[in-house]
Amino acid sequence: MALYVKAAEVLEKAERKQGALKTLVYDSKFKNIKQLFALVCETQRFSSVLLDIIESTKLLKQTKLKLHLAQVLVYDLVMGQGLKCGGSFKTTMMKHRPRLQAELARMKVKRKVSRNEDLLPAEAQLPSGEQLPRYVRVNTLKTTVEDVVDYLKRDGYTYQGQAVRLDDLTLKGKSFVKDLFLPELLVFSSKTDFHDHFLYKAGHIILQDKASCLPAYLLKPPSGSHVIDACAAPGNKTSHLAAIMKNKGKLFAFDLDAKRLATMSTLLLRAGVTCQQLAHQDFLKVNPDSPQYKDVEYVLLDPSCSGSGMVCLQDRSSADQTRLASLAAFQLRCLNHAVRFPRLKRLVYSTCSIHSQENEEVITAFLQQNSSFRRMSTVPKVTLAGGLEVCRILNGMWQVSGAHGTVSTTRAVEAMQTYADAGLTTFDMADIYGPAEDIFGRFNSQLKSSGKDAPALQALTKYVPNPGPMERKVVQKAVQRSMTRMQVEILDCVQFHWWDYNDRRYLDALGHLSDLQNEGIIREIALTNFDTQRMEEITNKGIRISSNQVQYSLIDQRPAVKMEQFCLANNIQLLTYGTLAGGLLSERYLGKAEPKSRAELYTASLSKYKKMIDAWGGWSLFQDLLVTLDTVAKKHDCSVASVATRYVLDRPAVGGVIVGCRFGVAGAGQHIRDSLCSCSPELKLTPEDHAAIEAVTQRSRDLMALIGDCGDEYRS
Ligand SMILES: C[S@@+](CC[C@H](N)C(=O)[O-])C[C@H]1O[C@@H](n2cnc3c(N)ncnc32)[C@H](O)[C@@H]1O
Repeated sequence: MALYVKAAEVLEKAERKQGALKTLVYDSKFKNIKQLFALVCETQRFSSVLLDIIESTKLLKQTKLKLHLAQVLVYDLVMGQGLKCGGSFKTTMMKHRPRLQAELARMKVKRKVSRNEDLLPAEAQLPSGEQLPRYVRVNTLKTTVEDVVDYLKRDGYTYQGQAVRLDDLTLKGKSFVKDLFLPELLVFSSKTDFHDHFLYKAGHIILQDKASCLPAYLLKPPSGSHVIDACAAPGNKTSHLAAIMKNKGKLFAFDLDAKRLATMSTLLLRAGVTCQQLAHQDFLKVNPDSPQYKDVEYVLLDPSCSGSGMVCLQDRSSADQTRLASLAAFQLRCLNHAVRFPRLKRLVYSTCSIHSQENEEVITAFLQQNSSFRRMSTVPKVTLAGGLEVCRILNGMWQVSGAHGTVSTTRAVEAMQTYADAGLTTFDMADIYGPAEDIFGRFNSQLKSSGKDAPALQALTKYVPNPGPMERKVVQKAVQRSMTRMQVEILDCVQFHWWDYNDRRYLDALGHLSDLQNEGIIREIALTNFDTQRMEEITNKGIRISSNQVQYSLIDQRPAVKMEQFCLANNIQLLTYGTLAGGLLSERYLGKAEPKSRAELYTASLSKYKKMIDAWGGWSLFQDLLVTLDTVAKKHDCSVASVATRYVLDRPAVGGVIVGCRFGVAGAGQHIRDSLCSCSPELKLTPEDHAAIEAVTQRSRDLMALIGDCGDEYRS
């Protein structure tokens, strides 16, 4: 009975705007917080339906129950899992059950729906008409993902592998998958409940939503670092931080609420967290200049908020403006305080709110008050296996090799600044791209000596040796030469190319590159134009490959046949080139006669990719594709190039798309705008866009059968 009385109390207070639902639940002092929270959330979500049932059946008049109590009881009786009480309430409710059930059934018939969910207004329904999946974070302080997967399999669950698309997260029964992005997150059907499961009770798994996992994942404090979790209780993010830090370093966690802190202590104990220092303290009163915080480099700030983004909350649109303003003022004070820690390197600010007042507006106000901080580029990044973060749009430097006309070094260096200023800070070059490495070197040293607050650059080069002996000294000399030209102390990434698989000395070369990586000279070892079979062979030799650079576009989709799958299973990113077919995939060629002469195909890229189009299906089919892309582009108010890039960026194993730079060439500005648009979160291709595009691409020839796997076009 206590459950329903408490739930009714919480709902009434929430209605009177006495606090956020979650806070009210925590403050209720009820012993089973989770059970209470679930009940009030669901009752609130279905409140319009419950009110109709209660009114139509005249329940209040007949039972003398108060409205909120009636709501929670009716919810559990006819929509939930049945009443969890005895006594007079149960007797009363059971007496009315047939009428309540009949009224619910009548509503469904009238609205022509079969599920309770469909009775809700669209904005209160959970996404895609399904309940959201259940997420489970594997606590790597106590176990491994593999062990948990094995345990669950033995426990009757069916493991379906790594999810590769959003649809894979729609699960039924006891099936589960690994999350698309977060390596320690498992995803189950909405009905799964682990509260009584051994793995949960033993702290091997943490029941934590994906959204709640993102802040610690993004903060990513290294093992051994000093970290502050400013508003920490009940501590799910704290335990996640500790897992990322491998329990090494110091994790200072503050919270004002003693009860929530007590819950947190239990949670951390169960999770095996030992690197924390909990303090019942107002974060705003923590002294940033105190010696104990002198090494704090990472801060997670997850302050109190309206909670309006929590899926269980029904009323997402309306908001009490006074309350929001006061929360935002508090959040801004916390943010201003957090940046006072002298060695702060990275801060993640998170809320469970969908209101811009608590999110964007707090950040804007913060930036206005702190001129030394600026808005970071919006170019999304991907982290390679060795930890290097690269932009998802990379600046391709093939253009400077001479195959696209001459480019002056000075003009190229100037143009590189424009790309970097736009947030496009990752450059892709090769030892065989003429002066590319030297040009990068000049830009790099100019930037470093400019004394400006220069953005960090990432430089990926290639090692493309001529066939011959691959002894250590040969490889080392080539690496050294690239370092000297690029004016770097370590090479961010070396992408290895090999011309002839029959000459198996590629394994020797990769072995030496691997040694150089272990010696700290190279950060990431990668491949370029290798096929799936050799990738597998190399990986099986224990050589850690971060990426493979391959041709991938709407025209050439060979990587999707088998390479993608291998990459996903082995944490290898595909970096793609030829994605815009050398510029042919653009409005410029829409409705144009087929270019054939050398004058029309005036760069190496144009003639190379025109041949690809010929093999793929010819100019007429290509025009059909351009017309379709143009329609999609107009719908999204962007260019054909942005749609073509976005399509490839959305492929599951694609880490980044290399877009050839236009250094010192008119139209470079448009190129940058197209690139930024293609990776913007606002550009989302819909299933209809995909269907329209694929209706054309499906009519093409099978390039895998014609040419072979990726890179085979370079080998006889
Ligand atoms: C959104 S919750 C934090 C959730 C927590 N990070 C987690 O993932 O489990 C906000 C917390 O901030 C705490 N809080 C509010 N004002 C605070 C302050 N001035 N100093 C420290 N904690 C505060 C609240 O008690 C509440 O526990």
